[in-house]
Amino acid sequence: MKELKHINKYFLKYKRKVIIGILITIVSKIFLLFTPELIGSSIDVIDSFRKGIITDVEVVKQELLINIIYIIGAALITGVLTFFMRQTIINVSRYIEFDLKNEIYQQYQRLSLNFYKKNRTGDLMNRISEDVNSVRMYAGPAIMYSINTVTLFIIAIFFMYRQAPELTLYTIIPLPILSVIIYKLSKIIHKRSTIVQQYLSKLSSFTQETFSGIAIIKSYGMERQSALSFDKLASESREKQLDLVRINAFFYPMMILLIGLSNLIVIYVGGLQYMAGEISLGVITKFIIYVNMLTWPVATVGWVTSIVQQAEASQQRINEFLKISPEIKNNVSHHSHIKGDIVFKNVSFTYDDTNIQALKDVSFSVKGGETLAVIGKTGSGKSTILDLIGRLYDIEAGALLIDGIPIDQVNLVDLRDVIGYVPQEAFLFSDSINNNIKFGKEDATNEQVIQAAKNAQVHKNIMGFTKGYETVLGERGITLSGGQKQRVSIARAIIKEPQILLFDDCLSAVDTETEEKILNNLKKLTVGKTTIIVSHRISAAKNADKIIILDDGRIKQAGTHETLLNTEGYYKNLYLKQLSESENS
Ligand SMILES: Nc1ncnc2c1ncn2[C@@H]1O[C@H](COP(=O)(O)OP(=O)(O)OP(=O)(O)O)[C@@H](O)[C@H]1O
Repeated sequence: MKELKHINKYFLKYKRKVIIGILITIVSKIFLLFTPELIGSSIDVIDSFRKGIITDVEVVKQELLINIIYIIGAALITGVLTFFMRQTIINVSRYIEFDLKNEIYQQYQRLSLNFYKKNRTGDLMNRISEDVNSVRMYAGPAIMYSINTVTLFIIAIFFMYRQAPELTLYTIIPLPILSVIIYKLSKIIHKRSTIVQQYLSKLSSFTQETFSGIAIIKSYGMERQSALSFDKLASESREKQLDLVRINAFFYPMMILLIGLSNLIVIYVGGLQYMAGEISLGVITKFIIYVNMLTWPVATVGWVTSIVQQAEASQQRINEFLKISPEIKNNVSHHSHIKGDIVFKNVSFTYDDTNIQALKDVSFSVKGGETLAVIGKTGSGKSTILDLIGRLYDIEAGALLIDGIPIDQVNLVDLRDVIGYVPQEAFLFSDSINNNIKFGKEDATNEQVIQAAKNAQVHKNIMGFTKGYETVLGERGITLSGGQKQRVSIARAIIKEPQILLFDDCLSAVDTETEEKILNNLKKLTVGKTTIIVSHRISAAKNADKIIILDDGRIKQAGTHETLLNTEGYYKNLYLKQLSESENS
């Protein structure tokens, strides 16, 4: 129960509903227990008539009629109260589920990129769905049934003991045995349910990856292998589930057996006491009804125990994530008004998961409003520079200054707010094109969306779709071509009119003619804004105020288009190569 303490704050938040729920449960159980009392007294009336103690049949009829009315009344009240019991306690569990999901989701948003590299998506999804669901089962049904059982037990034993103390003691003899068995079994259940949860996580991770990579799987004809791997994992998961089911299956007959034993004791001991004239026939009847009424609550003890165990395991997995403190934190509370001067001073950076040193002693500076182009072979560290400016990672050595202030002393929210980033692989949400463009500026007008799309040279393409800007993309809609995706992604960045624009090789899938048009538009739009363009093409770099050439994480050359063309090296060679390619095409 240590881990589940985490959700006590939510019980406190909804304490009014919880208390009302508990009170309603108690009252409903009192009404429920009227029934055996009334049946017992009805039997006693009939028995008295049979024995000649009551001679008037009308008295018997009247007594029975009153009892029947009372039984119906008690049943109706119990029914209504049970409805409200569920409405309070189960509702609270739904609120807690909602709060917990939000808490996890917000934590997911806070955590840095490194966290996402270390944890698989399926696992992240599982914690927010499966695990939260098992915690909900604890917060709602488990608590409700526990209150139910405890109340029913206390009241029933009280009623029973008042009428036949000795018989009550005999009846409850099997209970301690039951508790020991429950304890032993629940330990095994806990172990097995943890394993089951782990397998569920593995299964969803696997399926999620398969769906994401479905195009690759199909084009390589790997469906059979993929199905076989799934089958293997699913079979293992099934075995673990069956292990759990087996132990649960053993549990229920055990309950029935012990309750049956209590019934036999009531009949045997009660029969002897009746014959000795110590108790009435009505008391035996009541006891049999009581014992059977207790069957379900006793059976739920086992069920509740396993729910609590599962919830504990799930909450433990959730807490693991909630405890992680984000690597990248906002260290300042005051606002930073960013102009856009960027200085790298002997910056080095190593990705800690791969241990690859992506940047080595890199120094350059870009003044606010200037354009810098970063050219270099694949894997030379170009994207890493952009990631560091967006503070997706913190630098390892050297200094990265924004407007002369170390980047970790700049307000993170303000920094990200002034950045418009176009990644190498455009990511669009399963939403309309309009909303995808408006992503960085929710209050943008339709005119602004259209203007951004025009500047990104994608407006005509969008108008070619039947639903225009309302065309839905992704899983529920159409798939854009690589170049169209890149251009929508550019529109998304420029509509924000950010002070710093980062373009990561985002024109690679666009033909040179369109690229030229976009670059011309960008030239006008980025006046006064710091712009960094990462590219493999000279065409994207030639107009920049500064150009740096990266090679294996180090700056090999730096200058302007003109100065670099006058220097032997990578840039000049690339220029000549690309010139001859365009002449030949
Ligand atoms: N998220 C990451 N985790 C671990 N290593 C990474 C990560 N991103 C990049 N690297 C490694 O860092 C090095 C530099 O990568 P980077 O993406 O910055 O190069 P790039 O010049 O942008 O390459 P490309 O032109 O192919 O996009 C590469 O060796 C790469 O394998």
